[in-house]
Amino acid sequence: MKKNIVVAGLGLIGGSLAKSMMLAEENHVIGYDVNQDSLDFALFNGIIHQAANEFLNAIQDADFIIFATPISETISLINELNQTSLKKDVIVSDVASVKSSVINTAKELTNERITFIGGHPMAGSHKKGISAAKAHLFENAMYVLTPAYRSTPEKLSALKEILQNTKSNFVVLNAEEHDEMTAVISHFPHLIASSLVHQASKWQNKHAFLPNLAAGGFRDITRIASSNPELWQDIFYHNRQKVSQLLKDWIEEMANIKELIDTNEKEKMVHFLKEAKNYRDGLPDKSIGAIPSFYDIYVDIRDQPGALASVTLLLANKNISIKNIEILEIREGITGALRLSFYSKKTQLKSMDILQQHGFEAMIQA
Ligand SMILES: NC(=O)c1ccc[n+]([C@@H]2O[C@H](COP(=O)([O-])OP(=O)(O)OC[C@H]3O[C@@H](n4cnc5c(N)ncnc54)[C@H](O)[C@@H]3O)[C@@H](O)[C@H]2O)c1
Ligand SMILES: O=C(O)C(=O)C[C@]1(C(=O)O)C=C[C@@H](O)C=C1
Repeated sequence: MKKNIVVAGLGLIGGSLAKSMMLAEENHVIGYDVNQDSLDFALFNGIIHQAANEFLNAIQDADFIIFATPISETISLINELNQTSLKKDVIVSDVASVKSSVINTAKELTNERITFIGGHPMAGSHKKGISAAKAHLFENAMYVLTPAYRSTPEKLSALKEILQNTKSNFVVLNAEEHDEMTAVISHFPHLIASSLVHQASKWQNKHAFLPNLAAGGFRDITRIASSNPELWQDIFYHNRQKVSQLLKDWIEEMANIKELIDTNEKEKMVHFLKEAKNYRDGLPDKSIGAIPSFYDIYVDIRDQPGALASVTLLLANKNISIKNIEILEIREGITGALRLSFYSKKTQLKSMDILQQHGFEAMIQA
């Protein structure tokens, strides 16, 4: 039997989910968005089966509804669910980056046809909109689920089943613990990234040449400052208590670091940096590190046509799958480095060997 799935909000996240759900034949994916261009794009590119302009009509026959709209819009749409007489029992979920405000709204639902299980795929991008959507965006990412209203183990399994082609790892958390952890690991870092960019921009008044010195470090740490400002304003608003507390702790921590700098306490500074490095690098067994890391190699490449293709072709010829490729712009226009991630130590070492044999400078970072 076909499953009718309505995705409300066909942007980066909704479009990516729709694409992954289109991979299963039993799914019939209906897209709803206030932006007609996004609906047209999705329909034209086969990201959905059907487009809808009117929310309450779209959900009449739904088995599943997934809200992939900005958080405040998701809350308004959940409230609308009480104003319709649905034909079927329906499992409703969302993807909002903050869970408490969404879950508290869902707990107020009175429509007995609805089961609400919150969701948050922990992957994304600084890009927005349907054109940036990718079916594999959530592959290997954590996907948090927060049961809230009339949930049962069977309903939870049914939701996981329609999301299975995301190839993500599901974890059930309550909204409070989710919001505290994402404040630390996602929301607050975003604030710092934007703040670093502001600092650089102010200093540019004194040193017009400054942006030309922005090399790998500044670019790495500030990439997320290029994200969608409206989306992030909404995230900070809905998680304001947790983010504000972290900001308070951070200011205190910065005062301590200032003292370390001012007093030149060498040992304490090395200790501070070492502890951060150890945490970042993860535990000795990388698979259970604090921040999961994979089996990476770094390859120097000339910035010239075909450089990337020749690396991937060499590995493809030996049947080696690359988990991820990232181009690190170390020296723009001259040389760059590729970070290739593999699934195992064995393929990591084999790939390094193959590339070195073909004259590439390839290395594993200690
Ligand atoms: N961007 C990320 O990295 C990321 C990651 C995980 C979760 N999220 C969450 O995903 C949600 C969407 O974020 P995104 O990055 O896909 O944003 P996006 O801007 O790419 O997409 C949002 C879409 O929602 C549509 N929309 C807005 N209001 C609507 C309404 N009332 N009804 C129907 N459609 C409406 C917009 O037209 C747009 O197509 C947010 O709740 C965000 O917290 C984002
Ligand atoms: O990769 C990025 O650009 C992201 O910011 C994605 C990211 C994050 O990792 O913090 C941001 C917000 C989401 O709710 C989930 C993931």
